[in-house]
Amino acid sequence: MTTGTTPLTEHTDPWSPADLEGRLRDVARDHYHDRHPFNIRMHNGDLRPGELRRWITNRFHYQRHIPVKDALILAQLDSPPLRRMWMRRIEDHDGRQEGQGGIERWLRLGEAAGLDRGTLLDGQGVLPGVRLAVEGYVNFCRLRTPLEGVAASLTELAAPDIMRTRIDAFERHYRWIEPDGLAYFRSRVRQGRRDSSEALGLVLEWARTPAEQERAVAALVFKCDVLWALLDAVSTAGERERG
Ligand SMILES: O=C(O)c1cc(C(=O)O)c2c(n1)C(=O)C(=O)c1cc(C(=O)O)[nH]c1-2
Repeated sequence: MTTGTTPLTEHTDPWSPADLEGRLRDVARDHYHDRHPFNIRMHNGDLRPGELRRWITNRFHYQRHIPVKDALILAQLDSPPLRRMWMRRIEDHDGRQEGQGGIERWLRLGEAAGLDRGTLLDGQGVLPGVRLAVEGYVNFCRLRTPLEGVAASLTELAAPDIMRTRIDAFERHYRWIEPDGLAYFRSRVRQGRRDSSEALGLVLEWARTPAEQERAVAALVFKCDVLWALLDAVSTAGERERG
């Protein structure tokens, strides 16, 4: 599903905001990691406990870097309302104090699946391909324009649906995971909807020229590739183990 590179074939007249939105939504549908074979196996209940634990461990590496990439985007935003909007994302993940926030909820998901919090925090078991994918995303937000960083976050247009599918799958097929552990996914349904609608508004406002519009679409394809590469690494490790 992933295309690797997207040639920038600049169109000459700018797309209307509705056209641009349609293109972004097409990318978020057609390239999203809900179509990755690993996620399909997860949703069908086909993952063994060790595979699910490996996914939780490696996705934790992604989760803990989300506020880092958001801080890099924040540093490039030039007005108080924009910075306030983006700061809330960091707070969603880090919480306002110890024991709160998305990272803490992900640690509790790990514990509900039998993983040790200290091991997750140490980064043991994070695969090389996952490190590279996450570093790629962080550096993208460090080096590219705010438009591209914000557009890359638009995978979240598709995230609320995958969260609901995942909650159903966990409740049905993976009952050995304590139900309280699913709090992270539940909180992301609402947060993902709000984040993606705010980010979409910014991208439609900022991407006015054909070059900007194509860069926004390419940023979203890149981000889909990040999520895809992460799952490639996790599923290859499982295949190696099966022999
Ligand atoms: O579990 C998922 O499938 C999934 C996907 C995505 C995404 O689409 O980027 C995010 C999340 N989860 C997530 O939990 C999250 O906090 C998040 C932040 C972002 C982002 O790029 O700003 N994506 C995602």
